[in-house]
Amino acid sequence: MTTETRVAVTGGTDPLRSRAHRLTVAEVAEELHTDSASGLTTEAAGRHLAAHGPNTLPTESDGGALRRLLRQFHDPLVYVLLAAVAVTLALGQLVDAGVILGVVLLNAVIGYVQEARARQAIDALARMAASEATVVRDGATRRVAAAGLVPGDLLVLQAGDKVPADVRLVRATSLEIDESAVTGESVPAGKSAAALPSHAVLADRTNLAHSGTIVTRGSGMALVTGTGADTELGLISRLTRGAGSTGTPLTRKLAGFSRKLAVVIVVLAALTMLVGLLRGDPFGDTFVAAVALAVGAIPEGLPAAVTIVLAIGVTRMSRRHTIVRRLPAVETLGGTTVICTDKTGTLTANEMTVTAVLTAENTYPVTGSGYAPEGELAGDLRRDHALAECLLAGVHCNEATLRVTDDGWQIVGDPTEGALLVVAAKAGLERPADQRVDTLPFESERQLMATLHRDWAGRLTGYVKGAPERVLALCADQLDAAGTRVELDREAVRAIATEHAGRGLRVLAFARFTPPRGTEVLREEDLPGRLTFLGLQLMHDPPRPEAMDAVAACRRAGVEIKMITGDHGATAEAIGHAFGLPRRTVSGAAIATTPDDELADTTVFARVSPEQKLRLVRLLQRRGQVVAMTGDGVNDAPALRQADIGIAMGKAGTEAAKEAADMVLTDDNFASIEAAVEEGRGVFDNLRKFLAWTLPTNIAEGLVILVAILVGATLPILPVQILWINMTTAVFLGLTLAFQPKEPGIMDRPPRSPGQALLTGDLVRRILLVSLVLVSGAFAVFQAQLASGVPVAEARTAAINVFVLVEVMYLISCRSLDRLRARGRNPWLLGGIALMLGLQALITYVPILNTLFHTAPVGAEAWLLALGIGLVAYAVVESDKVLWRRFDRRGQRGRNGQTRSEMP
Ligand SMILES: Nc1ncnc2c1ncn2[C@@H]1O[C@H](COP(=O)(O)OP(=O)(O)OP(=O)(O)O)[C@@H](O)[C@H]1O
Repeated sequence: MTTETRVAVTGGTDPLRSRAHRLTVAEVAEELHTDSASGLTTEAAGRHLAAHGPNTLPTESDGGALRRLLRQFHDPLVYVLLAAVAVTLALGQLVDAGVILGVVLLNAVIGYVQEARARQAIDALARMAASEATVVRDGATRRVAAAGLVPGDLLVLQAGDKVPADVRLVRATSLEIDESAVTGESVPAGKSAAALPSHAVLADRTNLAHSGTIVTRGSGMALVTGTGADTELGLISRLTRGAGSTGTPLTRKLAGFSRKLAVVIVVLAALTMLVGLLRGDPFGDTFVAAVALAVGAIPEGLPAAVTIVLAIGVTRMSRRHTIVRRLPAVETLGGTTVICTDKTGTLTANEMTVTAVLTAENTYPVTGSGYAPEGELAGDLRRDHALAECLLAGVHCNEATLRVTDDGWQIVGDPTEGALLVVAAKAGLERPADQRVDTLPFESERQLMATLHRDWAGRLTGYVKGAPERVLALCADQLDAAGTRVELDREAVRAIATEHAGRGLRVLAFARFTPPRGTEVLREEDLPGRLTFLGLQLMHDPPRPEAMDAVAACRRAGVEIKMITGDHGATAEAIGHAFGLPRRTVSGAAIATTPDDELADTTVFARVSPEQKLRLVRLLQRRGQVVAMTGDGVNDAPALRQADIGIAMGKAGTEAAKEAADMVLTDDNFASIEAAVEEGRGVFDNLRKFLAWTLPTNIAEGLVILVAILVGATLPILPVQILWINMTTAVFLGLTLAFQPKEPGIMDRPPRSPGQALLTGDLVRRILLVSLVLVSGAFAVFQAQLASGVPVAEARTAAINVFVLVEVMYLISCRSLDRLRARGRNPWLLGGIALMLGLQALITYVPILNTLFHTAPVGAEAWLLALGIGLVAYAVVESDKVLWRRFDRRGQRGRNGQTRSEMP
């Protein structure tokens, strides 16, 4: 390897990256040992990769494993526990000190492992969402992972790409780059390949492009000069991707809640201690009681558990073709009230087939479907010049290629253009070997594409294809079957186009023109009035059947669907109708003049520009909607960012759109959005279940201690025992709720209202009820045992068993918060219960554990008592479900049929 290359790129005081602007392309290529036409060889790229490392930014340092482990101790509760260790040590209670310390350590290890697992799940997703780049290697164009780029690579840049490394441009065609990520300049900068004077500052180096910036227009080729940390972006910041962070508004809110609660509880604990001391209780006992109160009542594991539930949800979604880039999206998804979706490729299959060609005088149906050129066009190219020219225009004005592979016929490129190649092949037309002089590429905003060709005799012809309204407006006349230019009845053609669009077909118009001699460059402004109309081609794009089901499911779930498309209003409305969407359509310019109220009720938006998408998102949000919006183009980024859930297309989407999105669909299919909403609802449900299950334990533990001290009774449970309960049950029982399958009617109920808290009034009531059962049950059993003459240790063991068995029974009930019979199997839950009961048997009967936790073997009747109280808790909760439902029904009638939860 090539120490010299390494020195050339990164060595010295002046890295190539910061000199490249004043060198010529040839000089840069020479320094990089590469070729500005054919790129690196695969072999050289491999060597460079070994030398320079992957093209990734160092992730935000989290200090390595030891730091993360130590961080587990940085918690007010742990401080309380450590203080307890010190005091118990000072009092000579070595065993207790050891057990508390052991529990603190164990807690840290569990916290560490849980955090690591959640992080792994999220990192894995970040890797799946990793971007790709197009490079030339060994002289051929190919897609590679952006992380595999090396200095010397020849990069292909196109509108919508994120520039994946620092580069020196080799060629630029109308290239514009949004450099705000690096220079802060919000207006995209024009780029060229020419060398510049050495004093040009970063923002003026128009022949360079920087990692992290976004190509907004045009195209270009460039040589990579710096990768990974050796880029401007690497220098400026140690930015990490949003997906890398595990915090969400919810976890942060819960962490804040836990902290505040901890303060309140510590104060309460200090007060209880004071009461005990004033009463003359020994210091050691009161201190231990105060610690027990603090330890029991603080829901320390809450934020971690919530992160885990979210991470599990995210993993489930990835199995259903959705990559979540930002964790908070999972919380928001379940509350989505409107989905604004693309049409082509998302609702429809984007498998275009031309079904007919229409010329001035004739209509030619085409048979066959798919991309195989098998089928017939019922016409003779020699008899109808307009037909021949119309097909020729479709072949010339085209960037796609048709090829046959082992899997049959396939197109590379835009399916709309692929269909034009297929129909030409069916008619027996071959692509002539004319030279293409210039191209006006297709852009959604422009709605047309034009190409300029020179034939063997040096004659120039231009071809145009695009949306009929756009093309017709530029035409002066039309071609007839004999090849003569005749008068064009624009209105008549427009009416025909609209009629076919109304049947759900995509209609493209074709035209040609003869530019002045010597023309080398195509300009949009030269087209008006110059074109001769050739004909229309009609295309069919079948709706995706699974998307049809998904749209229906969303609408049943009270989620409104709006179709937003660049296509013709009539086509969009017809397809929308096939999906069951009401025929309320606005198109193009009319969107600007339609009042907000009407716009909010519209279901189909046609000929939409990206700015209009942004306006629509804002409008809906102002009306309190939670908006999910799809997008694929570079200009969709603002709307995607503004939406509550921005969804980018993984296949057809640009890097710019993916970068701005919260979620990426790996199959571009609407059905995956519906699946994600469903999963999001499931995650939210499971979070509520977890909270409902976990909080009563904390409340009851706190209350048991508080009451015991205030009335001067013996403590029914000790601090180490509380630690035992909290540690084991949270992991073996509580977390299994994260695996609870979604409830059957999950998509039959309306979305949760955007402002709804996790803890609703109903849930608070349930939590208090269970706490009450726990406190009174534990006290009752403890006192009853004492009264029957057993030693305190045995009575306490019975009280611990009450806690554990109530939690087990309540867990069974929490599989559903409102159904008597939860559906769907959760083997984790059953396994967790079995394990927990096993552990409980160990702590009750194993002598060494008895010594450590101050427990003692209990008889069968103590177990029966505990089980009885567990059953009482179960019965109370199940009755609460029934009552809840009754009230709910009455409430619904009161609210005029606004449905909430549908019951079995
Ligand atoms: N490759 C193309 N060349 C020329 N015109 C095209 C091409 N593709 C589409 N058009 C025209 O431009 C219009 C807008 O296309 P655009 O790609 O923006 O939206 P779309 O694919 O129809 O819909 P969606 O926004 O739902 O994905 C189309 O209705 C068609 O008339």
